Amino acid sequence: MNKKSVRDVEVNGKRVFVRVDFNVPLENGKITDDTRIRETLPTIKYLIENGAKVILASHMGRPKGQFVDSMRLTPAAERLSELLGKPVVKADEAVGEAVKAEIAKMQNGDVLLLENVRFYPGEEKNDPELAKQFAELADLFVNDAFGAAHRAHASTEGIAHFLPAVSGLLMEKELSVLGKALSNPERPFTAIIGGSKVKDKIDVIDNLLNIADNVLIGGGLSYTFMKAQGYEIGLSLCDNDKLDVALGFIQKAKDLGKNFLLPVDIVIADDFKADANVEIVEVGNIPEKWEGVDIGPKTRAKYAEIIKNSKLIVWNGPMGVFEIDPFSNGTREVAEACAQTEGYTIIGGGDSAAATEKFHLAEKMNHISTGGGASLEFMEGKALPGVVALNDK
Ligand SMILES: Nc1ncnc2c1ncn2[C@@H]1O[C@H](COP(=O)(O)OP(=O)(O)OP(=O)(O)O)[C@@H](O)[C@H]1O
Ligand SMILES: O=C(O)[C@H](O)COP(=O)(O)O
Repeated sequence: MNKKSVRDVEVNGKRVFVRVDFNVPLENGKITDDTRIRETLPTIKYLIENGAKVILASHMGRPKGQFVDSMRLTPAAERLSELLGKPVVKADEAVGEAVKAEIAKMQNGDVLLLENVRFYPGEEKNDPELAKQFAELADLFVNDAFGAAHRAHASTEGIAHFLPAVSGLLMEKELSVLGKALSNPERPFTAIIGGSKVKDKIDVIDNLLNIADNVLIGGGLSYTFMKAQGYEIGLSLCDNDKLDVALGFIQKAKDLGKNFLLPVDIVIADDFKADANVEIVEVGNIPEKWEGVDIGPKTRAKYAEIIKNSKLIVWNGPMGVFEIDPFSNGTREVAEACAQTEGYTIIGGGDSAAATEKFHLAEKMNHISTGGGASLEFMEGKALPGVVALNDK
């Protein structure tokens, strides 16, 4: 990576503003998955051990510029304190006199977590005034929030214009793993793309078609491809205004000599719930009032074989409605194949990461990205504003 990292600068005795992504799932005020917090520990511990005053900042949810009690970062501070085995002071605001007073009291190695930066309207607008207020709190900016690196916000991008700005160790790891995979992939390289809508995945399919050898399609977005080819899809999800785009991808794959695979059989249901009637049909045979909810067993076997014979696998988006058990087999078998392959497996965050957790296979993957939208934009080949703004080496 051509950006400076926290290892390239002096941190001893410095006040360091560290942007993290503690946007973790909460249920009744309890964190249900602390992965994003655990993944920032190397950076935080590095700063503590090297005598920095660690000022952490994050967003949580989408409070739209207002203070919302259920989106305060108090549970994240408590969890971080448990993981570090030391106190983490939690501020009730992210800027202002009370925060400055709290920072003035800090000793080297102390950790402070600011309040949710999205409680301030200037955050998402990337208001330079708010960015300046963040910058006034510190001597150095460290961006470790890979999950939010696709957002040009005051605490991810704006602040970098007012302070020396370097990447954290998680940011560095994500960029290095994803970057190496996409720029110099081991082959055969297989990309698996699922999820609900074609329109959300156009750019990623387009870019991966250029660089992967095999592109395997599943999930809700596959029905748009089927309809585009003239197959009956019943009530299945469909982006009707993306039929031409879908046909374009099929043609592009042919032109480039790529292996572009669509499901050959489908699990269909007569309702979107666990006790619905379920059948397996060949492509093109979905009855009028039924919908596709998962890839069928022949498709699963074919995809699994390709995955097992690949040297690099990048997976983004579930193969079916994996949250509902009878519709989860396709996603589970793809996850199992990823767990068993000798190839290097990269899970592109979001729902695919949640699926590997659900099937207790997360440990078997080589890299699970902490970014959902961010890893998608990276795989689309887009520059991430939170990275672009950091100082070059
Ligand atoms: N056949 C289908 N019909 C309806 N919904 C589906 C189908 N297949 C998958 N889904 C749903 O798609 C959702 C995931 O789609 P989405 O595009 O948001 O996923 P994603 O690519 O993992 O996104 P992110 O990584 O950004 O979270 C899941 O909730 C899943 O239930
Ligand atoms: O969960 C995520 O993908 C990141 O934390 C970014 O959140 P956002 O989509 O609300 O910007």
